[in-house]
Amino acid sequence: MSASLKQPILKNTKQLTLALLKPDICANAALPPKIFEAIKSRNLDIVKQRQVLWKEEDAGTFYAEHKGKFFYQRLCGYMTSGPFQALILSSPNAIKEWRALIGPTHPVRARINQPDTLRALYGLTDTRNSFHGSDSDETAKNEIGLFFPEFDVDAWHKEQQ
Ligand SMILES: Nc1ncnc2c1ncn2[C@@H]1O[C@H](COP(=O)(O)OP(=O)(O)OP(=O)(O)O)[C@@H](O)[C@H]1O
Repeated sequence: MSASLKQPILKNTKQLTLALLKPDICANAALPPKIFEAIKSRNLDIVKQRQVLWKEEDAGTFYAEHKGKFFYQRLCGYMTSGPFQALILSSPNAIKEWRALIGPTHPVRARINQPDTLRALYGLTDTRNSFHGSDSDETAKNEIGLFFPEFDVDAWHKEQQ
């Protein structure tokens, strides 16, 4: 048998990302089903899903890099204003796919430049922009660990092979 035939056959490699449907989306019962439909249509699989209610210190941990910025208090107030949904999404290019689906950080810019994105459709203000998505594999792993401490990212990847 040639060396190449001895290689294990790997299934399509999948990527994980952490997605948040922020409190404004979850406060309106009509909206989450529309978001789940959009997720499905983009061929993103929901691996895990959890409702979260943050205290001030949880928001402070997640958004530590923004401490001191003019919108920091507003951001923490928003993210502690009610329950929201955390999702682990997977697809071959999940990070890029989900960020493309939600669109630019600022909803007004999204409405002008990318009107079909979720932030263009549902985002309220620069702060109340309705969604979050990890921006790299390393960030995704850290963020998944924050919301789903029982979920082993490395073991999940091994299972996919
Ligand atoms: N200029 C701003 N004015 C008001 N709020 C802001 C501003 N920039 C960012 N935010 C808020 O802080 C969050 C985190 O900012 P960040 O720069 O990490 O944006 P992002 O990566 O597009 O958003 P997220 O991390 O939520 O996906 C934004 O999602 C938004 O809620």
